[in-house]
Amino acid sequence: MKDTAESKEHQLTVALRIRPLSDGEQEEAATIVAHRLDEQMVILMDPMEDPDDVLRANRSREKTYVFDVAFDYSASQEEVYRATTKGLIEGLISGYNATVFAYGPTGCGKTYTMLGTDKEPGIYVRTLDDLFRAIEETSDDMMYSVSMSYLEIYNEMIRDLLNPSSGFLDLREDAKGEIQVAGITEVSTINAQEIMELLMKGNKQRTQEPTAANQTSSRSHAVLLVAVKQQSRCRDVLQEVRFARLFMIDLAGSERAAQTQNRGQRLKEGAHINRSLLALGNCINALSDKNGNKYINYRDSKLTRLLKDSLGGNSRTVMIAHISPASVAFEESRNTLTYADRAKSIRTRVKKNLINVSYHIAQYTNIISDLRCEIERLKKKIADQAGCQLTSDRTDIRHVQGEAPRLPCANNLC
Ligand SMILES: Nc1ncnc2c1ncn2[C@@H]1O[C@H](COP(=O)(O)OP(=O)(O)OP(=O)(O)O)[C@@H](O)[C@H]1O
Repeated sequence: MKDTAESKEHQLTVALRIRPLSDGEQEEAATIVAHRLDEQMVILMDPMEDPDDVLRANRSREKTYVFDVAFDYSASQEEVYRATTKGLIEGLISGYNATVFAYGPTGCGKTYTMLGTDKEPGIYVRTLDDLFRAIEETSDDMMYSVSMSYLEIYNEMIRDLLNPSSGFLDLREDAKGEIQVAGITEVSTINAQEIMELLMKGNKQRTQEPTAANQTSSRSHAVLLVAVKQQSRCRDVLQEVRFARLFMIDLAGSERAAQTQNRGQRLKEGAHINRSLLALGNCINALSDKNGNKYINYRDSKLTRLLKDSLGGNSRTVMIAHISPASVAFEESRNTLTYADRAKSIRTRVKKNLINVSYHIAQYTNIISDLRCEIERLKKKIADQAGCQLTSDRTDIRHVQGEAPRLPCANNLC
């Protein structure tokens, strides 16, 4: 087996989404201080007006930030998906790893963007729908296997959301240096509806509690991992196999204990969430260091270990930062914008994950038996299609009968 792909540099894509003013913020008579100026620019205005404050007198009250793309309350789920994630799918089925993660303070719309609602589904569903459509479109020439895992990192412990009774899981590095979650459930299906049901079920297992800032606050980082393996249906002496992993991550809120009035268990969770997010922040700082000589400590938290490739390795990565537009959330918004702004300069090195498998004579018996199955599958498909057309349209019958059956390929083995 031989690794054949070359790598190229890819810049982290950073998107910013400003959610609508919430009912709570309206009741507090909050004003809007974060505005989208155009497709890429947002402005944040300091709501504090104190002419006697000499320290503030010379400070500009507003700051603009530029991102790859910016959305406000008017952006639909489809628009956000198209501008951030849709473009990763083609790469994914060609063997490029990808990551999309939602970042921001509690209650600012991360789960809304990633999971969404039944009526307004988010990035998870839209991505899986398009991935399966792309697979369907090329399935005459390519064979795919897709598996999905769903986990949460809660208080620095990893739980399998598809099988929560399996206890806490460990991270291991495989021979290629990729981080794997030992013992995680992998569901193999290319049925989007089935996956959605699993996701919804898994999401009910996610640790959620009301905090003062969000009634259904996610207390954990949730990670949906989709692994795609692809190879040509034409079996040859030299066979190319492509692998790619897509991480879709809904981070827990980057909150301050004082703001969410957390006590006891919630306060402990906050410390763990902040440990992961602090580690993530440190990695982002080190990775975005202009001189590139800062040490990057991925080992500081489970989240950063899992995201090692997504941040500093082989992955096309998109960060979607979320803020509230409200004056009462000014400090949190400013911190998030600074964080996201820094992430813009991160570069990863992406390369196609391919291996060339050379077949030996002994393996030809297997290939021949695979080919026989494939011929049976195609014969059945042709027969099914002919059956359908016979019943649906009599004028088409002659055309279907006269058409030569399409062979899988012109290769000398087929
Ligand atoms: N763009 C949006 N349009 C309409 N409603 C939104 C939008 N973003 C968020 N909301 C609503 O705001 C509330 C909080 O959003 P959400 O639960 O997604 O926040 P979160 O960032 O995931 O919070 P936490 O970190 O606490 O889990 C929800 O009721 C959600 O429906």
